[in-house]
Amino acid sequence: MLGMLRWLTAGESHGQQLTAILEGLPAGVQVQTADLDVDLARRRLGHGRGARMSFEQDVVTLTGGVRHGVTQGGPIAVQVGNTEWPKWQTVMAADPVDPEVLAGQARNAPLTRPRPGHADLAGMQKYGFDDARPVLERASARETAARVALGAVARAFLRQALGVEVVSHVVGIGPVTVPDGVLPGPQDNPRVDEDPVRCADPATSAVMVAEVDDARKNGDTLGGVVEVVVHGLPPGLGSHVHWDRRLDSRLAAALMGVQSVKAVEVGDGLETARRRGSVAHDEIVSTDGRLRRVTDRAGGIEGGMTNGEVLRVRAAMKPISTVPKALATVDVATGDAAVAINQRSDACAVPRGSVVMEAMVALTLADAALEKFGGDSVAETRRNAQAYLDALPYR
Ligand SMILES: Cc1cc2nc3c(=O)[nH]c(=O)nc-3n(C[C@H](O)[C@H](O)[C@H](O)COP(=O)(O)O)c2cc1C
Ligand SMILES: C=C(O[C@@H]1CC(C(=O)O)=C[C@@H](OP(=O)(O)O)[C@H]1O)C(=O)O
Repeated sequence: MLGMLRWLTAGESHGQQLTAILEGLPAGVQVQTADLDVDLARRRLGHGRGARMSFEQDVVTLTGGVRHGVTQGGPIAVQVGNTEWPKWQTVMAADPVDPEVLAGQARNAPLTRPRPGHADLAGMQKYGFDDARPVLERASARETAARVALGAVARAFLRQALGVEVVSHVVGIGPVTVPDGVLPGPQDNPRVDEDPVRCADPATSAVMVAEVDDARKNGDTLGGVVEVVVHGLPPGLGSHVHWDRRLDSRLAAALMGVQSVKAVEVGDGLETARRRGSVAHDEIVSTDGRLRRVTDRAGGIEGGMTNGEVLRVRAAMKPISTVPKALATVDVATGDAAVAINQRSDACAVPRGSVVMEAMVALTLADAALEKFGGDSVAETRRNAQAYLDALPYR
């Protein structure tokens, strides 16, 4: 794996807990359980969320790498307990269970009507299961709780090492989109969190809420687009010299790695392809001896590197595939036409998804920052970054 930071998650949606490890973070980062709780709580918000989001608690325990609220330089280990576990401990037990006991469990009934759009059918074929349960357990976006926990640690590092702030907002739900130019500032996450769909524009938010209500009333689901906005980045993270060192390529992979993401845009993205060059780029001016861009159409990345402007990346989520107005499928146990599995589910997960995207961006940027500045303590990273900025030509 390229880069300085490594992160891994394990665990199933209805298993005992999720486990996450972040390796490569310097010592001296101030972070505590409460910081992880903040982001995990944000991930549970949003109009359109499913029932599980309102009653489940994310029980977070930092089990490695942090002492008295400060990282120690070793791998950071986090557990996120599933409060659903007591209901599932037989069906999801790690060790063998008496078949008679298992047979009495309604929850253990094989799921044989795969949902179009979910991982069910391809996963059953690939791993040789005659039940979608083991596939959906790991495909489930429950796993994103583990990434958000690690993202909170990466966010603390970015803030303390570089003064960087990662925020996000929802820019589209179904066909409803925010007007151009809506951009949250570095301290705007709490304000955006208060909006029912994490939209930074109140007028658009109301239309989005109505759209979610209408979809739900009609047994349907929705996707949408989120934008992650990063303030305070220095120029020069990532590189133009090789494809896998490009920051845009790394951010795209990180965001595409989130369940349901089908497209990623950097800056004005697809819109840029429709423009002429004279109005597609960000002209450079010198004011008071400092260089800056007049616009930020590029979203803060040129040549695979940060250019010192505000970073903007967008991720498009497809509509939830557990559609109440159930879609046509085949019961793989009988070969007969059927309707797809339809259990409780989110109607629209886009507001929650935006918090997950923040975590993926924070982890990717923390990795790129460590690659550029190094440091075994956050103080060393900070010194290195400051020395680089002090010596920066064409500032
Ligand atoms: C935060 C979040 C919450 C989600 N909630 C649900 C859900 O409740 N029900 C569902 O069927 N899919 C949900 N999904 C989407 C599925 O996880 C996704 O459709 C599935 O993993 C297959 O997507 P893929 O084709 O992109 O891998 C959610 C996704 C995210 C990011
Ligand atoms: C549990 C979470 O999201 C889940 C993601 C998900 C899916 O298919 O991706 C399906 C649902 O799971 P369940 O059927 O158990 O309610 C969501 O609730 C979570 O985000 O914490």
